[in-house]
Amino acid sequence: MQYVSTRGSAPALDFAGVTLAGLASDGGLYVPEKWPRLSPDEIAAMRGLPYAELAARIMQPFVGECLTPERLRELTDKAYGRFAHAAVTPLTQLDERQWLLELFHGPTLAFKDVALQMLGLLFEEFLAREDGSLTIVGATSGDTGSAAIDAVAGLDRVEIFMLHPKGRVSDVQRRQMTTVRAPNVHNIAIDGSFDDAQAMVKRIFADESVTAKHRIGAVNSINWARLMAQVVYYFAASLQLGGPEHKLAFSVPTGNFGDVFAGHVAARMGLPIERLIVATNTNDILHRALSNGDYSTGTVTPTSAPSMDIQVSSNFERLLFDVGGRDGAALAEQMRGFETSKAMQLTNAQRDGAAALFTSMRVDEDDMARAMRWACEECAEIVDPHTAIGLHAARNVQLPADVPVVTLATAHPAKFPDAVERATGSRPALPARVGDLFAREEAFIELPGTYEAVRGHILGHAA
Ligand SMILES: Cc1ncc(COP(=O)(O)O)c(C=O)c1O
Ligand SMILES: N[C@@H](CCOP(=O)(O)O)C(=O)O
Repeated sequence: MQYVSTRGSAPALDFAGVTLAGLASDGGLYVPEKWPRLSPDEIAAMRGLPYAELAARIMQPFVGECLTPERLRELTDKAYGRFAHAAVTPLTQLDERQWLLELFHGPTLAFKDVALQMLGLLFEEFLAREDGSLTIVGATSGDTGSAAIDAVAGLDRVEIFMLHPKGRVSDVQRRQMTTVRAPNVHNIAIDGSFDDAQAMVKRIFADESVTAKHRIGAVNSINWARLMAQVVYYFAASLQLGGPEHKLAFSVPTGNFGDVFAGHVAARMGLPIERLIVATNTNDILHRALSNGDYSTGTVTPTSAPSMDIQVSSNFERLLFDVGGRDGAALAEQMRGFETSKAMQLTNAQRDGAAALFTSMRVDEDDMARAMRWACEECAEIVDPHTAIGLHAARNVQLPADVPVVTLATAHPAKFPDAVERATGSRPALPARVGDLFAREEAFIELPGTYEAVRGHILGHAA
């Protein structure tokens, strides 16, 4: 399997290459040259497999010859062995139509663990082969940071610099990053938003004064391996609810468009999906883009679902490439225009291509709180604010009556106790597996939100 850049001019790479490269050298994102396809019989044959086995089967065509099936299976066993639920991503039924896909049973209580536990192992595997090392620079609105740090803390060949927007992540999220003591972990709080942090990360990849000294890697969903691992749970959910014979819809609380793009990949591979619902908070650039073609940023507004306080949605570029004719040169020009003006209009091909599978909804704070109360009072389920955004959309988007809707429950409610308590009156307790989070000492540095400050810090502290 070879991977090509969405902007057409970076060299094609194999799976190990894209895993270590993160972002393509032309500023684009890597996608498979063509989508592997599974027949309905092949999909049906995976029903009932343990999660780690299913994961290895779904990932194998993307990994190609970079890992033997046996080695891949060892890695998926190890990655998913750390989850607190035997099913890894269990389904919970809310009513006759609505389901939750619980993605928060990993070590840091959010869906990011599903991919990052795997990515940490892949880094180790591929770096050992070439006796290399990697300096990871990542941006987080709260969840990627802790999941990535958990996955790489203590690794000899990897060092991680994680930027989070100061004061804009929950206390639990911040502590899950800043209380990890390992010499290869550096936490940085910057003045600004997640978008500012993400823009700095992308700039580092293109900055020769940094790349001449350090091999920069990515843990954000710009890294293809992240998305590959997330495709698996769409298959897992479908196989439990009558797939591939029956279609499902998925409602996905969305920020950087990674999780829902993994659903698009599952559909491209042959999984029957009725609709992918893109549920945004009031930072609604994706809803505007999908409903009227207007992909233009505004100011990032803090909400009770802070992990989705994002305007520039990295993986949307992958969708525009895939549904818009896979024309890297044209997309490179379109993205250059966006980077300058912070606005672009989708082409008709991009709009029509996206409309075939995606529906979107913007969910405000009141509807989010209402969804939390509904889940609590009618279904005895406490859901986190991000999941509540997905759930509100799941219950309000028009779909054929016989299609079940699965909302991706992307975080454990205890990561956002204040918002949950405000909406429901109940304060969720942290599961025992996160230990004495509030007793541990924090370590992070604060930097102004300028590229120069962050670059200088990385150059001054990278091993
Ligand atoms: C809890 C939670 N839900 C949803 C999202 C949105 O996921 P994505 O960025 O893949 O769209 C994120 C992060 O972005 C998150 O941390
Ligand atoms: N919600 C994310 C934002 C970064 O998204 P990613 O999926 O591209 O890593 C976070 O929690 O950090």
